[in-house]
Amino acid sequence: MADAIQFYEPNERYGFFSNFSLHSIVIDGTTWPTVEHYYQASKFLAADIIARVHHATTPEQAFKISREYSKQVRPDWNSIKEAVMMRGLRCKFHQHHPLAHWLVATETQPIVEHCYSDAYWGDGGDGSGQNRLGQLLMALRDELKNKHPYKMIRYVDAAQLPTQFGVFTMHGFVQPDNNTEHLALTYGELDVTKPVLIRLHSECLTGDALYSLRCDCGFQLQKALETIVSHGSGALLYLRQEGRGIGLLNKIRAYHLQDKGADTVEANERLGFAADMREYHFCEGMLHYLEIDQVKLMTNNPRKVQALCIAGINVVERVPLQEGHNIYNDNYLATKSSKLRHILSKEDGFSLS
Ligand SMILES: Nc1nc(O)c(N)c(N[C@@H]2O[C@H](COP(=O)(O)O)[C@@H](O)[C@H]2O)n1
Ligand SMILES: [Zn+2]
Repeated sequence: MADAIQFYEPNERYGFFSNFSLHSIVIDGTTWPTVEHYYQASKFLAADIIARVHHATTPEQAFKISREYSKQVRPDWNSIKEAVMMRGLRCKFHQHHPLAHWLVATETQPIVEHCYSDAYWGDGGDGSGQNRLGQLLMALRDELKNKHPYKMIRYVDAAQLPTQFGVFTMHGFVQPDNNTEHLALTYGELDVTKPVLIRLHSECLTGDALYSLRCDCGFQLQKALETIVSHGSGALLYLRQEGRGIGLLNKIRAYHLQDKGADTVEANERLGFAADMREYHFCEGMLHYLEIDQVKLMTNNPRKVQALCIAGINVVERVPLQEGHNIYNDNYLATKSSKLRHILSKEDGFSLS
C-alpha cells in the first residue's frame, strides 16, 4: 500500500486538507472564513449562536465558541454531521481549484488526519481512530478524478525555475490519455480577476533549445518570457507538441522534404500528416488549475485563439508576437501566413524579404 499522507497543522505540506486551513467557502450565498467555521456553526439552530461562530476571528475561535454552547447542539446533529462536513469539503475543493488538483494528485495514497484529540474525524493519534475526515477526503478524490477537467490533465508538482529573465514557478502536468508531460511557467502574483497575460508555446526543440533559425519559436519563447516579466505577472504554457504534433523525428523528415523544396504544409502532408496535428483541449485543465478564465494571449496563430474560446476561456486580446524573422525562415513564415493563416502584419513588423 502507498505511504499514507498524514495531515494536521494547516501550515504543513498537506495542511490544505485541514478544516482550519484559511480557505473561505461560499454556501447558499453566505461566505464562511473556513470549513471549520461552517461546520461548527451548523451544529446550532439558534441564529445568535450561529452568528457568533460565523464571525469568530479564527477557526480555533470558532471551535472554542461552539464548545461553549455544547448543550444547545441541534438534536439531530449526529445524523447530519457527515453530510454537513462533506458539503463543506465539496465547496472548499470546488471553489479553490488548485486544492482540488492537489487532492487528485495524491492518486491512491491513504489520507489520514493525524490527531491525538479526535478519534472520530482523526486517527486518535495511535491509528485506532476512525479517520472520517480522511475518509471523506478520499471519497471526494474519487468523485473528482474521473470528472472534467481532472480527467484531461493531472497536476503533478511545482518547483521554482530561475531563468535569465526572472524567477518563474514551474508547474508540471501529465495528460492521462497519452502520458504527455506539459508545463505551466508562472511569474509574479496572478490577478485572475483581470485578464492574465499568457502564451501557449508548442515545443520546438530545434528552435527553443538549439538556436535554430529555421523557425521563429526560440525567439517567440524568449520574447514571451521577457514580456511576462516586464508586465509583472503572467503564464507560459509549454506544450509538448513537437513539430506541430508530429514529433521530433518526423519534423526532421519534414525539414528534409523542405530542404528539397516542399513548404512546411506540403512536407507534413507528404509524410501522411495533417498540416497541424495539435490539440489544445487539455490547456483548459491547466488554466483551471491556475484559476485563469480570461486572458491576453500572445500569439500570431488564430487556431490557438479559437481553441481557447472553444474551451470557454475569454480571450480579451490577442497580443502579436512577431519575432526572429530572418533569411532562413522567410519562406516558412510566408507559408504560416498564407496557408496556416497566422496573423503576420506589416504594422507589427513583418515583411517578406
Ligand atoms: N511539422 C513541422 N514542420 C515545420 O516545418 C516546423 N517548423 C514545425 N515546427 C513546429 O511548429 C510548432 C510551432 O508553431 P506555432 O508558431 O505555435 O504555430 C512547434 O511545435 C514546432 O516544433 N513543425
Ligand atoms: Zn520552431
